[in-house]
Amino acid sequence: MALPEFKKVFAHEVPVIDLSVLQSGDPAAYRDIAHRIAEASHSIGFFYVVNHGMPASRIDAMFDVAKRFFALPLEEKMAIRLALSDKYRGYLPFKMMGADPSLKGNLHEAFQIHTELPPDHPAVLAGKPLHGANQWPASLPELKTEMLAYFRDMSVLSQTFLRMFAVGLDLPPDSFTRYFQSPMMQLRIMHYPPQEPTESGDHLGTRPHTDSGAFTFLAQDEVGGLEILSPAGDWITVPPLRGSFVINIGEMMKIWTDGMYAATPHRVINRYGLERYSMPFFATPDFDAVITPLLSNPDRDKAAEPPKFATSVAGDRPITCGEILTYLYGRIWPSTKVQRVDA
Ligand SMILES: O=C(O)CCC(=O)C(=O)O
Ligand SMILES: [Fe+2]
Repeated sequence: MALPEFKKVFAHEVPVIDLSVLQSGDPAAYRDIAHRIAEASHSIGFFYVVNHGMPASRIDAMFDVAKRFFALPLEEKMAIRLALSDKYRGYLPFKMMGADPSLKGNLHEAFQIHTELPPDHPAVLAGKPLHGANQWPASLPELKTEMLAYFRDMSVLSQTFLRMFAVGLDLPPDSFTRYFQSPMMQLRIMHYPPQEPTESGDHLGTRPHTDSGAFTFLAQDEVGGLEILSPAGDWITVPPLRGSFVINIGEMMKIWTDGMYAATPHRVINRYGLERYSMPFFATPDFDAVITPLLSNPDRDKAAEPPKFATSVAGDRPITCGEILTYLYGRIWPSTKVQRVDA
């Protein structure tokens, strides 16, 4: 057996949206960008943004510290592994297995954080699931400094996009931001070794999935490996574009928009012979945000039923962000001690 098939495409199949026109402050330019974002979110669920305000040098600095983290001895990384946290934070080693034995482990290692909360924060004192402190490597203090600064800036940038996602559908600008008062944002750094074409394909860099939050900003290095399931049913590549973010819609935004925005399945296969690094930032709403359609999709019945993955969420009843997260985390990473809120 060999690695799964894919189709090579040029970047133009995934729209590139240049935000530099927003600097003019012209309301018409703003609405035009918001509508282009909405169109891309509707048709393919993925787009690139350039000139988004986060300098390429900042992203490069994050990649640099991420590489230094993954180069640490395994014992140091394992000392802060995710399985030691009941808050879904820390290091994920290669080929970590989930609850479903048909889901083979991923060929990546990762490290992830959520909002850093002190022990005397009311939500932590109240024992709210997933709220608390991150685990950090003792020997690389720069990781904490860089990641928390990037996390803060990405949280601010998320608000800009949430308003555009709303305006693009002619909804009031605060339709989504009001669910982001103390949001469950998550930042992950990832490392993928190259996969030989002759490998069985049992283990993929990241197995096919949809993202669970509202939307994701992905920074990827120059190697490539991200593939998305196109509306025509082909796996197509989303090649690196320096300084860009790849933005994609997650399950919660799909539900809010009654499927007007598509939570497109994607995977990673590092076919390119080089070590690959990536950094997704998952813009995820408040734990108690109710996820239920805010509008009615006129084409709902015409739309083809999207393929189902372990990460799919039906959205057939009002559900909170916290319920979705604890359900999915428990399903994907059962070895963690995360408590399901509806259990
Ligand atoms: O590494 C990538 O390019 C994508 C990772 C991803 O899709 C995820 O972590 O949800
Ligand atoms: Fe993803």
